[in-house]
Amino acid sequence: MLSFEEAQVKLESAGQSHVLRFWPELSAEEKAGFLEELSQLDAGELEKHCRSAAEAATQSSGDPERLCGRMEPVEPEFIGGVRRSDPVSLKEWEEEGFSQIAQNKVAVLLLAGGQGTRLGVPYPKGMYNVGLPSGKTLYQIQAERIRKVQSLASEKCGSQCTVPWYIMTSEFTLEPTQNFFKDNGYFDLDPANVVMFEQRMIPAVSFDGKIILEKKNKLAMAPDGNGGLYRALVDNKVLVDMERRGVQYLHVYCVDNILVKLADPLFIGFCVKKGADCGAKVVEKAYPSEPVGVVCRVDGVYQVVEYSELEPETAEQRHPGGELVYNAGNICNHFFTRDFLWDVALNFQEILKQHVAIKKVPFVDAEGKPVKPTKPNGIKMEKFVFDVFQFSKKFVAFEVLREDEFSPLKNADGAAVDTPTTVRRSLLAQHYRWALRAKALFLDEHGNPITSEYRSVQDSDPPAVCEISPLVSYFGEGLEKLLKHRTLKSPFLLNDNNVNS
Ligand SMILES: CC(=O)N[C@H]1[C@@H](OP(=O)(O)OP(=O)(O)OC[C@H]2O[C@@H](n3ccc(=O)[nH]c3=O)[C@H](O)[C@@H]2O)O[C@H](CO)[C@@H](O)[C@@H]1O
Repeated sequence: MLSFEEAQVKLESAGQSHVLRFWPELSAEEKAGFLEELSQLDAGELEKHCRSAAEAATQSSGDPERLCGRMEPVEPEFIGGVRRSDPVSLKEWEEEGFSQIAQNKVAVLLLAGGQGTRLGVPYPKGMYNVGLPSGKTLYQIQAERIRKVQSLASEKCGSQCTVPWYIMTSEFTLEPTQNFFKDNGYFDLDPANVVMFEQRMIPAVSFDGKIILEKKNKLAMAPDGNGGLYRALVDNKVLVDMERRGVQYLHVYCVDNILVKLADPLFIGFCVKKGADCGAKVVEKAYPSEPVGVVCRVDGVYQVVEYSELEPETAEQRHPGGELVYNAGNICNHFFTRDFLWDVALNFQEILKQHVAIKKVPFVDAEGKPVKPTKPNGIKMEKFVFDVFQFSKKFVAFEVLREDEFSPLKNADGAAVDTPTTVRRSLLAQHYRWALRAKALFLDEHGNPITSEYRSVQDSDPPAVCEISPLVSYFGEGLEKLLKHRTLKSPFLLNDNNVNS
């Protein structure tokens, strides 16, 4: 740990000596904690970070105009997908995916370092209970899908297999996530196959390039964005761990999509068969201002342009037939080969673009009193996980159906979209459709058969409540033998322990 004098020199060389202005007022314990925090900062990096944050903030407003002239949509024939591809290919890709999983070559990696500010809960989003009949949290649903895909691959290919679960957390989410997993017995996964690691934190900076003090003895720190993944993979020797386990392919996904298909055999198989080193799942965008990035080309190179950086005029462009020109919505489900990740980690992660977010950052005023700003006062710099696509030698995109694979939890109830209510509805609607497809019959609350046609929409509940455990069915498979011609009374919960009842 640094001494006070060393910290002074370090901060001075980075032009940041103001952060020690309350030093004489701190207790011995506070001083020690603060020095510990300051010890982790590199003077050279700090100086560069603060300078480039201030510079980027002044330039950011001009950026989108320049970007839109360089953007082109992805050609439809470039995208594979569940609607676009023929059934024989789909089957072949799925089998390939299962075979890779059965050979222990596939792992999943959860991006869970975000603060979930929009949802507004004081704990990691994965711990959120969206109000399903089972009371399952997002983490539990994901864990059970991993268990199920492992058992499906094992059954199909006749060998026991493991899909390791890497979880990237941050200072905000590591401890509560660890405790939650321990308290829940790792949801019956082997703890040796659940690997949590932490991404870096970087300071928020004022418009004149000065680190913001959140408390007298604490810098305002934030995670370095989900693109901090590539540095964290090296810092925490995750790629070495993948190598040790023989994992060659990684499915990276974000925490909040209740419909996420972990280690999706179809997507994995598609990417492997196409010889891709990098891939992204997309859905058709729902409306121009939907907060999803778009997969497109910029200067001829495949990339994602994030919703926050896309000009409204560009987002609203339509083809003569009415469909959006930039229609390939990024659902934050990515495929990478381990070799590609090594390449990025060793050669490109330091040059990944820094995206600027202008935010309200709580700070202490000249007297040391905490202030919650009412207007933006600070700059947070973030790297984005998809910014590595440009380094890919073979990038592919795969389109999936929104109603089957994308329903994210972003906002608290009361907002129009992406709330606990909408995600719960998406999951229950999917399970209801699966049960109907398996030829189950439902009774309404008065005991009358439900006969009306059902079209799932996010703004109404399905006619009956039906929840199917991921341990019973991963993607609607295997239900006919359990549900055909059975009469089910709402609410109906199909668990792994009541399948025969
Ligand atoms: C940069 C990025 O990927 N943006 C995508 C993200 O947007 P969106 O803005 O919704 O991204 P979030 O802030 O929810 O972050 C996505 C994921 O990254 C994690 N996270 C975030 C910040 C961080 O420092 N560390 C970290 O691990 C979050 O915990 C979350 O699991 O999801 C949308 C789909 O829902 C996509 O259309 C966006 O293109």
